Amino acid sequence: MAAPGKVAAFRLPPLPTIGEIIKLFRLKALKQLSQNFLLDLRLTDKIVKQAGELKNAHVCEVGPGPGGITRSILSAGVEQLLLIEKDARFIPGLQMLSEAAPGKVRIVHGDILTYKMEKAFPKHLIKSWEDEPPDIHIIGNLPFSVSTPLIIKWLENVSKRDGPFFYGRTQMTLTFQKEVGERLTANPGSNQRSRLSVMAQHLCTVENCFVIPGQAFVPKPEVDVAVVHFTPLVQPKIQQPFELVEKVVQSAFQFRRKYCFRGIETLFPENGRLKRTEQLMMTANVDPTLRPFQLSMSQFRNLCNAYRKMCDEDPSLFVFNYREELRQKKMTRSTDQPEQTEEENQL
Ligand SMILES: C[S@@+](CC[C@H](N)C(=O)[O-])C[C@H]1O[C@@H](n2cnc3c(N)ncnc32)[C@H](O)[C@@H]1O
Repeated sequence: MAAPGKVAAFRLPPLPTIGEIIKLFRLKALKQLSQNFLLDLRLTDKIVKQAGELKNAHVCEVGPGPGGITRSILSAGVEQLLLIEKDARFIPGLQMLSEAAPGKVRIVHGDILTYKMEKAFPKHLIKSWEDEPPDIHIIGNLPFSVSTPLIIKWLENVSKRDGPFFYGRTQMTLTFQKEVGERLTANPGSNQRSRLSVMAQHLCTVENCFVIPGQAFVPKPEVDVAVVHFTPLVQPKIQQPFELVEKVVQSAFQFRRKYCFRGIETLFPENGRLKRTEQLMMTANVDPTLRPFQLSMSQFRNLCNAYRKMCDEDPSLFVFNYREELRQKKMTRSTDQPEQTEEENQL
């Protein structure tokens, strides 16, 4: 569990409230960009505490908006704060905060999905992977349409030790739709267990810290919000390339309610599919009648290791794409078939 840090290690000079900043700079939340703001500084303090000890840390806040979480991060006594905000309307308000904490804040008007995190922090902060996490934290309350693709991208970065993880096992405290938070932390057998649970938990310690009710935001979103903390593991639970693990896990969950072999089958071309699926399940020692959400992490590890062995023996296997096979079959079927008569069409 992340050791909750202290806040209020640095006192900002008196500033307009976040509500006043919103009025002053006319920062109307844009519904089409899913903007929902946190104005209650006790709540933003609570989010920031989940990141752990931030005194003298280097922090990157993604999507600061009007700056509620930003204030709590500055109050925690950080050394440097990098803000990455896509919407230009927020920049003047963030500049006002930056002036209140001289020399501490760097503002980037940019998109976190394309921003190069390898250059975001000073090189002297780099820690070896096996060491304690570096004194670098990522914190953010982003729109859900951004936070979910972003965590998938960052999990791939964890696996490759690049992006924000070029500096070591950088910790992240991020918000998600409550249901996504539940999936990220779901255990085997749980209804919420999904592809996201396996991908996140094989690479990180994932902690669902607390839920913020929708009504705490302005304007109020349709859903509640989960605050989730990630610490990359020294040793991933599945030691195979990200793309391979993703392919096996995605295939397994393809038919969520069916026996897991139904999804696993889709790893193989039609010719020899059954035989190869049986071979994989036997080598991995996994009961083919388990449902995908019942599979443990070690069963996923065995499946990935056995699939890797088969791919090493037949390199054409990894590039096989089940959907492409289906598409091709559909196309051949439609070109092979004689044109239907009107009467047949009506049947
Ligand atoms: C849900 S609002 C939250 C604002 C603020 N963090 C808060 O809690 O009140 C999301 C913020 O992320 C910004 N944002 C959205 N997509 C982004 C992206 N791809 N890169 C950087 N910022 C983004 C929005 O402009 C907005 O300021």
